[in-house]
Amino acid sequence: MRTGSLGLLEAHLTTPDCGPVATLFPSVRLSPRPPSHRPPPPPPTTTMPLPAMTHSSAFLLPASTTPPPNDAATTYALVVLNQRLPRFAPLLWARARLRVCADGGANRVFDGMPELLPVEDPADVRARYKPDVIKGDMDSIRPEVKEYYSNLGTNIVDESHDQDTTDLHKCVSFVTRELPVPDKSNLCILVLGALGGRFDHEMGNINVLYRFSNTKIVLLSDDCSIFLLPKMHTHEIHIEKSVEGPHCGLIPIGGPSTSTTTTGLRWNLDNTSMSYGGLVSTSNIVDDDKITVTSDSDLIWTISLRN
Ligand SMILES: Nc1ncnc2c1ncn2[C@@H]1O[C@H](COP(=O)(O)OP(=O)(O)OP(=O)(O)O)[C@@H](O)[C@H]1O
Ligand SMILES: Cc1ncc(C[n+]2csc(CCO)c2C)c(N)n1
Repeated sequence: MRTGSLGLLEAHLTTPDCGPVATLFPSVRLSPRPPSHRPPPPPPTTTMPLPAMTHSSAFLLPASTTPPPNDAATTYALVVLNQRLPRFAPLLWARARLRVCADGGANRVFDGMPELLPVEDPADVRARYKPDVIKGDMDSIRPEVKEYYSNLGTNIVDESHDQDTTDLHKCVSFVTRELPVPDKSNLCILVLGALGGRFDHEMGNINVLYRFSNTKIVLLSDDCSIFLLPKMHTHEIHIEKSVEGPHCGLIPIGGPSTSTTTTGLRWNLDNTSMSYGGLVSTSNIVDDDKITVTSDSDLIWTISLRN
C-alpha cells in the first residue's frame, strides 16, 4: 500500500504463488501455469479530479451594481461580532436573509448603525436595524440594548451555560441549523468585526472556519476578508477589483502543505510547500480576475478590501 500524489490510498492486491505444490507431491508434473493464473497487472493509478468550489465577494458590490448571475442563488446570513461595525454593514444587512448578533455585537448595531447613517434620525435607523436573534453568553450586551431589542421582538438566547465555545461558534451553529436553505452549498455566512482587535478572539474566529469547514463563512473587517479553502476542492476565486485587492495571502494556518498550486497571482505557487517556519504567502498580489488554488492542505485565503 502506498500513498498517491494526492494523498489517496492505492491498494495493489497480488494473487498468492502456488510454487510449493511440487515438493509435497513429487509425482505430480507441473505444467506451466495457464495465463489466467498469472497475477493480474496492478490497476492503473486513477485519481478522481477534485470538485471545484467558486468564491466571490460580489456581496460587497454597491446595491446599484448588477450582481453576477451565480450570486442570485446564494443565501446570505449575517453575524455581527463585538467590534466596530465596518462601513459596509448596512449594505450586508440589507442582503442578508437572517441577522444574528453575537452577545456584545448587539451593542455595535445599536450604537453603530445610526453613526454609519448620520443624515437619518438615529431612532428611526435603530428601529429599522432589528436583529433576528441575539446569542451568546450575554456578559457583554448592555441591559438597555437587551431591553430595547427584546421589546422589538428579537429572539434573545442566553447560552452562558456553555463556556467552551465562542459566541461566534454558537451563532454559526444556530444559522446552519435553523436557516432553511435546501442546498447548503448556497449558504454563505458573512461575519462582521472578526479581524483586528484581540488576538485570542481572532484565532477563535479563524478556528470557527475550520470547525464548520463544510459551510462557506467569510470573516470581514473594514480592511480585509478571509475564508477557508478546504483541501477537498479546487478553488476558483473571482476577484471584484472595484472592492477588493490587490494585496492577498495564502496561509497554511491549520498545518503545513506539501503541494500548493495557484494561477492568477503575481507570485504563483507551483507544487510548492508552505509551512510556518518555511514559506507563507503574504503580500502577494492578484494579477488576474480569477485566481485558482489547489492544495493538499486546508489554507486560509485573505485579500485586502478597498476603502
Ligand atoms: N477584539 C476582538 N477581536 C476579534 N473578535 C472579537 C473581539 N471582541 C469580540 N469579538 C468577537 O465577538 C464575539 C462576541 O464578543 P463578546 O465581547 O460579546 O464576547 P465574550 O465572549 O464576552 O468575550 P470576552 O472574552 O471578552 O468575555 C466573540 O465571541 C468574538 O467572536
Ligand atoms: C481550554 C479552554 N480555554 C479557554 C476556555 C474559556 N472559554 C472558551 S470559549 C468561552 C466562551 C466565551 O464566550 C470561554 C469562557 C475554555 N472553556 N477552555
